[in-house]
Amino acid sequence: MTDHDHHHDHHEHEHHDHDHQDLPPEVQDALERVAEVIGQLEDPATGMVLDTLDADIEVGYDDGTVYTGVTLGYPCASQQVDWAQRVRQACAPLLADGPLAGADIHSDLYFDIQRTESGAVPESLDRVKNIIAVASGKGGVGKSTTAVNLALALAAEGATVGLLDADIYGPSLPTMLGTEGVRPEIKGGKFFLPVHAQGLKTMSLGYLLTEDTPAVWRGPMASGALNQMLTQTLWSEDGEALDYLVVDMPPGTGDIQLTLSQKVVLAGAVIVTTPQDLALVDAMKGVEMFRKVSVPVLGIVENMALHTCSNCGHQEPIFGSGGGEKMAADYDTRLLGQLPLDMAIREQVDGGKPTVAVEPDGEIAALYKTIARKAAAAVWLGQDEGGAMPEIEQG
Ligand SMILES: Nc1ncnc2c1ncn2[C@@H]1O[C@H](COP(=O)(O)OP(=O)(O)OP(=O)(O)O)[C@@H](O)[C@H]1O
Repeated sequence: MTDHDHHHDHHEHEHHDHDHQDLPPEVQDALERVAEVIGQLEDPATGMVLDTLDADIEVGYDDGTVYTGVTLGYPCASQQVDWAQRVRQACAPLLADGPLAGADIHSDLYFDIQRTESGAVPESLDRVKNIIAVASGKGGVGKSTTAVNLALALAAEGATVGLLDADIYGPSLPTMLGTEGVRPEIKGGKFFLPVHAQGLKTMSLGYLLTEDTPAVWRGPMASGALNQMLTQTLWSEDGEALDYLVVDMPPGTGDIQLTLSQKVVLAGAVIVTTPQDLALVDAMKGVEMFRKVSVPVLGIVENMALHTCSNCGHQEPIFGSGGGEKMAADYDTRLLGQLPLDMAIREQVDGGKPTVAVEPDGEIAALYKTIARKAAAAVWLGQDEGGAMPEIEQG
C-alpha cells in the first residue's frame, strides 16, 4: 500500500466519523456553506476552481472542529500546509459567527491518481497508470536533466514513479543517477527488473550496453531497443502500480518519437526548450508532432531561461525573455515553468545526484515540483476529457 492510498483510506474513515445526520440542521447548513466556499477555491496547478474540476470535497464536524478534505487527481504532498492555511482563511467568516462560531478547522489535502485509458497493453505495462514523454526539438537543451528532476519531483510529491531513458543514442541516465555499471536483473529469461535508484524505478540502454558494444545504432535497431525496454521491463515487479512512467525521449522529432506514440498510449508530452529563437522553432515542431498523433501536450518547460551571476546573484535573461510564454500562448498550451541556467543544476546532475534528490527543499527543487504538479494536473484534466486515445490524422 502506498502512502497516498493510506491517506485516502484515512480520509474515508474520517468521513464516517463525522456523519452529518446526527448534527443540528443549522450546523449541517453551515457545513454546506463551508463546502461551497472550498468549492470556489482555485487549484493552483490548473488555475481552475475546484467545483469545475473532478475534485472530491468532504466536510465533517466533530466536537468543536470542522474537518475538511479535498482529493485532487495529481500528487501534491508538498501543498498540505499551504492548503490548510488557504481553507482556514477562506472559511474564517463562517467560523467567526453563526452555528460554527468558535469552531476550530482541520483541513487535509489528498490525491488519487487515475489511470489514462490505454486499451490493451503488454503485460509489463499493465500496472503503469500514465506514461509521460519528455521531449525536445533539438539536443542539448537539458531534456534529460529536466526528465530526471521531473521524475524525482513527482516522487517527492508522493507518486510512485518510473524513469525510462529512451535516449538510445546517448543514454545519460546511469550518469545522472550514479548507477553506471549496474546491470538489471533478468527474470524468466525474458524480462528485465527495473533498477531502483533514488526512489525511482529506472531502465536505460546504458544498463544493457557494455564498453565493447559498438555505439553505432541505426534507426530501426534503436527503436527496437526502445520497444524492448518499454515492454520487457517489469515496472510493477513488486506488485505496486506505477503512477507515472517518465520517458526521456531522444532529441528531435523523428521516427523513434513517432514509434513510441503509436506503440503505447501516452498520457501526454512535456516539451523542453531553451529561450533561443532556434530552439523555440524546434520545440514548436515537437508540439506539432505530438498533436499530429493526438498526444496531449502537457506544457512547455523553458530551461536555462535566466542566468544567475555567480558574483552578485543578479538574474538576467541573457538569451532573451518571454519566448517560452509566447510559444505556449501561440500554441494553445501552458508554460509549466522556467529553470535558471545554474551551475549547481549542472554539477549535481552530472555528478549523479540531481538537484531534487540532493536539495529537496531548495528553491530549484521547488521549481521542479511546481512543474511536476502542473504536468500531472494536465494529465488529470486530459483524463477528464475522456482519455487520450491516439487518433491518426486522416489525409
Ligand atoms: N538549467 C541548467 N543549468 C545549467 N546546466 C544545465 C541546466 N540544464 C541542463 N544543464 C546541463 O547541460 C548539459 C546538457 O543537459 P542534458 O544532457 O540534460 O540535455 P539533453 O537535452 O538531454 O541533451 P541530449 O540531447 O544530448 O540528450 C548537461 O551537462 C547538464 O548538466
